[in-house]
Amino acid sequence: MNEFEFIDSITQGYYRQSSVIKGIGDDAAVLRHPYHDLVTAVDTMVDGIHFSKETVPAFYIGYRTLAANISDIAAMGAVPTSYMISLVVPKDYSDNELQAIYQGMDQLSRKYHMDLIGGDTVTGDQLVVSVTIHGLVEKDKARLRSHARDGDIVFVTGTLGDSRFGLGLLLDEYKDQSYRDRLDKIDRDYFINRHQQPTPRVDFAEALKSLRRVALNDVSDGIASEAHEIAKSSQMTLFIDDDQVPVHQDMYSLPDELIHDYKYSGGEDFELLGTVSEQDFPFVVEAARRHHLPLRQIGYVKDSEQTNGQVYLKKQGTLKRLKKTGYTHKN
Ligand SMILES: Nc1ncnc2c1ncn2[C@@H]1O[C@H](COP(=O)(O)OP(=O)(O)OP(=O)(O)O)[C@@H](O)[C@H]1O
Ligand SMILES: Cc1ncc(C[n+]2csc(CCOP(=O)(O)O)c2C)c(N)n1
Ligand SMILES: [Mg+2]
Ligand SMILES: [Mg+2]
Ligand SMILES: [Mg+2]
Repeated sequence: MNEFEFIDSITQGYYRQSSVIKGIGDDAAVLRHPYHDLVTAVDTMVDGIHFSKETVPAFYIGYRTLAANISDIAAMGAVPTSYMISLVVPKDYSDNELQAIYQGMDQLSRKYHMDLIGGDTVTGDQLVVSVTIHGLVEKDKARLRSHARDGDIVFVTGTLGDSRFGLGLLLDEYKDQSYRDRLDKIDRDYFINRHQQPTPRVDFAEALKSLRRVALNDVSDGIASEAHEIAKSSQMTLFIDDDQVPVHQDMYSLPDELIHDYKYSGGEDFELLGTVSEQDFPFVVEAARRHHLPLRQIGYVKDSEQTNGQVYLKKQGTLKRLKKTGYTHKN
């Protein structure tokens, strides 16, 4: 069983508590409160899987773990309010490094006026940082993956594959002579920053709050995966036009196959993939412009019974099924 099959296997058929508006199956759970909906999620980072000594200094282990969690809150259209941290600390890990992890989280939590309200500390073989996050959204305004409708526009913020390219630079994956000249003039720091300190798109998602309906999903595994999650939850078919999928200009220094791989399955960009009615799309474009955030239409949604749950990619004149590639834990 892979990660997604496992999650399906343990999902309850129904919820016993009427306050559960959304349980398993989105970026975060939604619980009804008297005045708001409370949104909560947990995301974990593990040494050797999500970061390593070569790729992320302690400060940014904290920063990007919290950023990944805030990103799930953004993908619900909510604002983050508080968080809890569960730590597994190896015996030889220094106090200074541990403090640095918290400083990284603190930098981001100040920006969003969030509070650290608890956690748990245990020893173990490898460093694990797990964050449980809470946020608030107006009643019935959580932006679910199941909200895509026939005729919607599919859009994405920012550029894709940046974090994966940054990871490759940090791991020195481009040692081969064939890369040397090509990668001479690229903005290495830009890509490394995108990997080490991603920006969750909270303000942009919140700026959409007056819209009645938007589907949102944040990019953690790669849009090939996230587009399928929207298609499956909404029981719709997504069509994506490869020419429209945004990548940073320096990405063109890489071979075509790597560009394709990075933009669809690179992951960890923490951009937002969404769908919205054609009528509301100009409002979304304007919200992104106000937040100085690039945003592009990359496709559209269709309700066609035989293919619902699937994603199609138009590339070089041909239409093919996009495979659900992307980062998958377990196997
Ligand atoms: N071990 C688990 N037990 C119960 N629910 C889980 C478990 N793992 C994931 N889930 C739930 O499954 C759904 C999808 O989780 P997933 O982690 O794929 O989403 P995500 O956090 O948005 O993505 P990513 O972890 O790649 O950033 C969420 O509702 C999540 O709470
Ligand atoms: C050292 C190192 N090697 C590989 C990667 C790439 N990576 C790890 S987990 C993941 C998907 C998101 O995780 P999750 O689904 O748990 O949110 C990706 C793209 C990395 N960040 N660091
Ligand atoms: Mg998510
Ligand atoms: Mg998760
Ligand atoms: Mg994942």
